[in-house]
Amino acid sequence: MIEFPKIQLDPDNTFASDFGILIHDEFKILYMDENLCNIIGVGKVPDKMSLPNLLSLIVDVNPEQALAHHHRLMEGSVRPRVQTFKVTKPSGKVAHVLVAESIVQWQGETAIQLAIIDITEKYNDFYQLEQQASIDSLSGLTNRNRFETILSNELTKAQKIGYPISCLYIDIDDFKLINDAYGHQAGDDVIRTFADCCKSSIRQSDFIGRWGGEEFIILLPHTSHQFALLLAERLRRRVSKSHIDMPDGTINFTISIGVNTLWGDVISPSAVLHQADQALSHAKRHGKDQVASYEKIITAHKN
Ligand SMILES: Nc1nc2c(ncn2[C@@H]2O[C@H](COP(=O)(O)OP(=O)(O)OP(=O)(O)O)[C@@H](O)[C@H]2O)c(=O)[nH]1
Repeated sequence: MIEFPKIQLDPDNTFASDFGILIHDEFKILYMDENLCNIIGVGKVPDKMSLPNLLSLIVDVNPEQALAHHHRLMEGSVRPRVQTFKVTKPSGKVAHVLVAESIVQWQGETAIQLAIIDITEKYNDFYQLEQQASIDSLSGLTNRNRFETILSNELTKAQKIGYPISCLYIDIDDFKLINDAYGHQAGDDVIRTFADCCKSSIRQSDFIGRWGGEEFIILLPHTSHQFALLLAERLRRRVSKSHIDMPDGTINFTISIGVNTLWGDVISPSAVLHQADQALSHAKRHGKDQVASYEKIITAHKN
């Protein structure tokens, strides 16, 4: 026997009475109701004469494509769409809305009706959840899961457009000794202090991720190898000057960094990391607290 679900009205359903209606033909607005005016932050329903063309309000939309869709929808050759939009109200506040198209008869003519639902609260809840799921709770940096996606997307962009992108593979030196000497809590403080040094050393367009225990990756789009080496050296110095005060002394710590740069090369994210990791291992083998360049190691190896 097939079992059917029980369906109840959702007591948390904020959508039921709170949607607005807009009717347009070729994006000429024919009607809008009061609910819609509230959602989009327009005080009262404007009179017909002062209604703008809907297309003039939508940024980032190709008018020809929008009109072509309108015509296909009227002919019945495409299905009505449901889309989300970000609306900046006249007050500057932002709302997120869900817009569902349908074909209606309006005063004897065929037109398109848009049912518009304010989903700002749900959108913000979702965005917050997504943010929380991407952040490493100890360091406040991007976690490995999210960083893998960023790495793959950024490499694809750099390869497609053809600009340099550099990768810093960083490892805190002798971290086990710090844990053993001062305790795990102090080790955690070292990670937080290191994360703060990173955050204050990079540009807004760069990315930092915690890759594993005491391993971190910094991704620098639009950055040549030489500049990446300078940045890595500046970070290394900043970290070596930082310290954590403990009741029984001060913790100083250092980092080693492997640097690798791609410029038009098509290689996988794991190969990029492997190359940066090879440079990092070189830095570790040669005394730690230093920056090593993958390019220099390869060149030296060839000669
Ligand atoms: N406090 C703390 N320790 C961690 C965390 N994650 C990993 N560790 C510890 O980090 C230590 C890493 O030790 P190793 O891999 O031997 O590396 P290392 O001591 O830094 O040695 P080198 O890499 O050769 O400089 C291990 O003892 C892990 O238990 C963390 O979140 N907090």
